[in-house]
Amino acid sequence: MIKAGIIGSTGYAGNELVRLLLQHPETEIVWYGSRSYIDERYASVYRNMFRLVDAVCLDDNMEELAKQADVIFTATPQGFCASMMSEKLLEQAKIIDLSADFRIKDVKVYEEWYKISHKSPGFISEAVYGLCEINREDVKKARLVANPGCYTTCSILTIYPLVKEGLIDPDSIIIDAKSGTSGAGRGAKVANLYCEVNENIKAYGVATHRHTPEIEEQLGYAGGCEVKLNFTPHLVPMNRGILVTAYAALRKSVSEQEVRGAYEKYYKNETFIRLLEKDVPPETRWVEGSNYVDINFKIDSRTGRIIMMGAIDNLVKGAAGQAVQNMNLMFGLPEETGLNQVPMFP
Ligand SMILES: NC(=O)C1=CN([C@@H]2O[C@H](COP(=O)(O)OP(=O)(O)OC[C@H]3O[C@@H](n4cnc5c(N)ncnc54)[C@H](OP(=O)(O)O)[C@@H]3O)[C@@H](O)[C@H]2O)C=CC1
Ligand SMILES: CC(=O)N[C@@H](CCC(=O)OP(=O)(O)O)C(=O)O
Repeated sequence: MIKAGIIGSTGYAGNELVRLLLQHPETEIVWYGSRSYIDERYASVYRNMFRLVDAVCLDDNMEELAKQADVIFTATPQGFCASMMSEKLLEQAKIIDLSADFRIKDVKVYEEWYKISHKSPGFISEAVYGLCEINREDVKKARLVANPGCYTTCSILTIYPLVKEGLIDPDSIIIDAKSGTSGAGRGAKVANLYCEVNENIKAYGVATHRHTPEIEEQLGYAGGCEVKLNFTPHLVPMNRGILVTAYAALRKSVSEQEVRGAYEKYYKNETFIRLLEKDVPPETRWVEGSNYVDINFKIDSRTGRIIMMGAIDNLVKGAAGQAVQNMNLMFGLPEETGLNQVPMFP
């Protein structure tokens, strides 16, 4: 059995990790890390875990945890994992960080967008960007995985094949993304109160959202060029889900079959990517609770643009599910192990 510890297990992403790891046949959770609930029963923080988890919450002592665990998930705020990172930790346990600390290769870009100084820049080059469908072989060899962000996972996977195949002009990409409020975490913030979110949709982080450079960097690798794009996230009144609608100028006139062929080239053997049938737009409800990414596209020959659409569950493929997928790869397990949750509805 793989011994897993979760720092930040009392957050939304951490709780989703608990839910998935409890259903994983090869994993045992040995550490429920917390900052505010130390010594309290985990099941009293999350009552869905009543009778399923007997453990009490422990602190965020990663050094102690590394002696007991084979893998540590850090589902903690930006800056925490970087502030703890050391060679000794990585010699003792593999680390999968759900924050952005090791996602962006240029530390100056990280510091500029996140407004914090990076506490262990020396480990950035070693970290593998854990978008499994694209970086699978590198993830298998990694000690430190930077689990991608929720908007970024959905945006990159939706757009990647068309950039890779040179079908669209990368500098013309506009991403309109929408997220449920669990994407903002469990911490109390006025912007996330019921009256602020209910019966409302709003854009935020316009032209400044920190997922912009992460998407640009990864699509830049795909296209072999520097990419500058517009990314606008919106908060919508639902618990889970991310919907991406992305627009780009086509480099030439293309047929439905050519575009479908580009997606199939990269995704036809991917368990978790479902390219939908023609004219069926992705919906967050059909992926909820699962690790699936639903994708489709529409060519607009009138404007010479293509509209690419993707949907994920932010807490599963956008966070905990992808983290478990990365763990499976790092430990040589079949990638789908413990991730066969069927989407729930209604
Ligand atoms: N929510 C989402 O959809 C996604 C989140 N992520 C990333 O995952 C990480 C966690 O996000 P999320 O679960 O939403 O956040 P939450 O605010 O819900 O949870 C944060 C967790 O971190 C713990 N924590 C807070 N501050 C500290 C600290 N200074 N030191 C140690 N532990 C601390 C909290 O402990 P306690 O509650 O006990 O105080 C809690 O367990 C973030 O980096 C986020 O960006 C990535 C993709 C999607
Ligand atoms: C709705 C909402 O607030 N979402 C979060 C994204 C959370 C996430 O996945 O991003 P990181 O892991 O990169 O922090 C936000 O916009 O900041």
